[in-house]
Amino acid sequence: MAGSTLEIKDLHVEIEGKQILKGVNLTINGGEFHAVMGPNGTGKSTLASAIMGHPKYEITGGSIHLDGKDVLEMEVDERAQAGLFLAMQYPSEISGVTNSDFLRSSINSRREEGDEINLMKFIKEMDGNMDELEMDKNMAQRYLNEGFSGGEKKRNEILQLMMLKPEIAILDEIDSGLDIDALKVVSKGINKMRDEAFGCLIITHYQRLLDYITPDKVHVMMQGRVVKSGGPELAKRLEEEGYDWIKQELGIEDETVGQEA
Ligand SMILES: Nc1ncnc2c1ncn2[C@@H]1O[C@H](COP(=O)(O)OP(=O)(O)OP(=O)(O)O)[C@@H](O)[C@H]1O
Repeated sequence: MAGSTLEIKDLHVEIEGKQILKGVNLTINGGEFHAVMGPNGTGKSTLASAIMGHPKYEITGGSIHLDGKDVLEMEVDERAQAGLFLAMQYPSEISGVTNSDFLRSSINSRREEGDEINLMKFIKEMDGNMDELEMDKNMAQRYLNEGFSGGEKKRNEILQLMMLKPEIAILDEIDSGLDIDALKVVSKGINKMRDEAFGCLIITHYQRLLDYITPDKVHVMMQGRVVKSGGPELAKRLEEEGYDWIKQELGIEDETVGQEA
């Protein structure tokens, strides 16, 4: 099955009157893994939140299309139903809703009435994925992320990814707070998703993650724009040399979004 295409064109985003994204261009096709790197505060998480429709982020220009459909016209839940998924940098806790119920209702929200996932099939699939992610089965019955450690929350985000099978996923610093073994387990889960029908945008600060998940393309964000794109070798160079060479190459003095280019 051919995958979906997420097309971001000249995206401008403001938060509380401050211009954060200043013209982001990025296209992710099904089957492709893209990594976005960049110094702190350059707008990477803002890009993720804007794609998913966080109300705080005001789109002041540009467009986002999923298979030609205008994502900016969709409500947040419609974006998820259309096949977009965000693993948040800081996953939220929801008291009173078990992990298992949350997953099942999320899956069913993408299905037609009468075509809900069979309970036994759901449990079997969840158990299998939890085994894969080396998660304690008790976590299925705990309230969503409540009291989960940082690493457990990240595994749980990947459990959601594996269960929901979105068309396009954005993983925001999925590697932060993971110990070395957990990093391998989480990467294995993400790699298992590799398929022509699945596209992925991985926001990360570290080449380390990209040793396990080889990206097709690597992009650097500075000052609210994608300023450089390349292959996996770009991430390796950033790890070795930092960002100064890009700033010099492009004549950028301050990489954050607070300064004009
Ligand atoms: N909800 C918000 N309210 C006010 N300012 C915000 C908000 N969200 C983001 N910003 C500001 O927007 C800028 C970009 O933040 P963003 O989190 O997108 O950067 P980032 O590249 O993901 O950084 P990091 O690598 O540190 O996670 C920062 O200056 C940040 O303070």
